[in-house]
Amino acid sequence: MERILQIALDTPLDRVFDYRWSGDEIPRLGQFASVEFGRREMVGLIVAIKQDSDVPLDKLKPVIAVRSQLTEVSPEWIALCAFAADYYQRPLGEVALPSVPKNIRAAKTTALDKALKKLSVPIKAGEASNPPPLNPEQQTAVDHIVAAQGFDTSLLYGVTGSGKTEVYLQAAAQILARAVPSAPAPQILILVPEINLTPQLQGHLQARFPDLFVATLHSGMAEGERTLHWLAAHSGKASLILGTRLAILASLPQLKLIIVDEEHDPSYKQQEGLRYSARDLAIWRARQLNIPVVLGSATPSLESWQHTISGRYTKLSLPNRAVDAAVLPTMRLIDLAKDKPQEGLTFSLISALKERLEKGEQSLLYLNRRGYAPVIACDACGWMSNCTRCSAFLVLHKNEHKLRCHHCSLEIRIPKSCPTCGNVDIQPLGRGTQRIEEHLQTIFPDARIRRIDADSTRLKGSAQAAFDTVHRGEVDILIGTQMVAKGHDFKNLTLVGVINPDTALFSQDYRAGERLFAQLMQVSGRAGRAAQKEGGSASEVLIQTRYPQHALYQALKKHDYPRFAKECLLERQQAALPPFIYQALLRAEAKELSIAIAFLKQAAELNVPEHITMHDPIPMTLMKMANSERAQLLIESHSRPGLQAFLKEWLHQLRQIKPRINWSLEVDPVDI
Ligand SMILES: Nc1ncnc2c1ncn2[C@@H]1O[C@H](COP(=O)(O)OP(=O)(O)OP(=O)(O)O)[C@@H](O)[C@H]1O
Ligand SMILES: [Zn+2]
Repeated sequence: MERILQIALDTPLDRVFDYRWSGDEIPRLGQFASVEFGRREMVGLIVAIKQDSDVPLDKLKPVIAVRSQLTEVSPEWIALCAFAADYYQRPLGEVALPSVPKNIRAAKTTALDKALKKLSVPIKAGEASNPPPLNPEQQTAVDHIVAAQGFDTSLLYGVTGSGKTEVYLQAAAQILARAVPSAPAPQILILVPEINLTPQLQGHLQARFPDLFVATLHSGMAEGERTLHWLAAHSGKASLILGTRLAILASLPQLKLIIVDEEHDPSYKQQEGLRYSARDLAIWRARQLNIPVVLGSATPSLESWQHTISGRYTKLSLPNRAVDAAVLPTMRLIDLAKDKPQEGLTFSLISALKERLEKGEQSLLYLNRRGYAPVIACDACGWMSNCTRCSAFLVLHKNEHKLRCHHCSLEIRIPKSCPTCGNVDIQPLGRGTQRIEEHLQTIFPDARIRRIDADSTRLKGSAQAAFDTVHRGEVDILIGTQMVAKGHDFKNLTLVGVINPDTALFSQDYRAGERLFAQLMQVSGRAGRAAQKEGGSASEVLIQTRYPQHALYQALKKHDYPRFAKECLLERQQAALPPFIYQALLRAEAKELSIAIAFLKQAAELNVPEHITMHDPIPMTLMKMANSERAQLLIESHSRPGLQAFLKEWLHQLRQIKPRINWSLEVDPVDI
């Protein structure tokens, strides 16, 4: 008998498509099938099986083939994709299909069949490493997590180096131990904010659970590998799944626990296409499956912190460092007005570096700006190296002899003289990591200095290799951007210097302060993770600032996240900002700003109910990018369901206008 298969396809059209099926065996919901769409063959996901269709049967095309070698995805997984599609206002097909590896969606199945064959290779077991005994706070945290009956969200608020990882490992071990021979083994998903944090944790997991398949999922993997690991998760063969934000959309039929490490990290929010928050989806997924979810951080997001105050999340605190006798570093604010920097480095910082070098200890200099200098300028006429395509400067990359735009990747050679007045004396202004590196090498010619940033780690595997040299003690001074700030457990590091954090204090984005505080706490936390050696120096963090009295630095100095959070939340409440209200952002880009603004105005004048606040359209902070001019419209509501209902209706109207302009909507935006 003929059936109608309803199939979700990766297209911008907000609907699913009917196809005919007349084979003997009826396909199952959640299987993948190839069909003809327009003139090409596409692979889609079967989301419903029906007897009839609204479209006349003779107009329907037949399904080409069903991927029967692959078990179907679960109805829960489809429901997760459907929720994400609905919440972030995208078509289901644009959520579900891109979240499975290309090889599964490819017209040819050779790569898929090869990966399936590889999957059946048995795992070689080894000797498991012994877990350390937990301290009482860690024990309480583990006990709480494993005692959860069903859905439970806990916030593991642990200072840097407090041993959050050990809590994850031991909670995981207890949940994995619930496996019974007759049933499929439990699965645990662990999310980390950055690709370069996966190898360290992967190592810990594999050492602790040598006979289990640890799957990793992140965007830096080759297609074949990604297919294999996705299939390991999907088939239940992998018990532990470690990944970056995209892993939240993996098919995990036996999921029993979700862990989101560094839950406050902005990189959990996808910034293009489906603009989802992996942390928020993790909580939704845990509720759907009725399982516990753990959010870990030393500087939780204000959203999560507020939920511990309101009682929705349980706060589990680790107030001390885990290693005996390791203490949080002393924070020193170096007043740039008193200690005038030479080439960006104050006397205090140079002396502290010198002391570490003499004692054979490691130091870390943090500067969240790569390149040699953020701009070059002409003294005579005031010319500056603007990008011709963006409202941004071209950054000087001296080693590569290039000026480069960090937004559109435009590259030009460094001009020999000023392009406007011909003056040969053009100078770099400000400094990036390369310039600090160059200067440091002149001060400490014998020191082993290593820079780790996006430029120095372009080649696959090079970031890992660089971190390994630090762990092996082959580096005296490490210089880096936020890449080096998070999560790494450097054992011999006793000094962190923060070069130029002030700019973020005056950003237009109300989240800038929260982000800066988190970054500085994170990077400071790299110091003093082991006990002070005899004759060794006490661990310190030196922050070079023009505003040592600023409340943010004062709270930082005392490692006082709760105080900082309290003040921020009070401000947010008074100013009616998240987490006390809900936001969405409509963005538009066009050849000219006025066109983008006109479109947003038109959108703002559509039927808007009273409970929705529409702000005026404004140019984006980075107004021009890659020759497009961009504007944004902020939408607010006191009710999340109210905002959701409005957006649905509003987008429907907006699509009817058929705007000839690129636009996108972001729900719960993090960058404003
Ligand atoms: N119970 C314990 N006994 C002894 N050492 C421990 C214990 N728990 C953790 N450690 C050690 O403490 C160090 C810090 O732990 P870990 O890296 O998990 O901290 P963290 O809380 O994740 O820190 P961060 O937020 O800075 O990444 C590690 O070297 C770890 O091996
Ligand atoms: Zn540019």
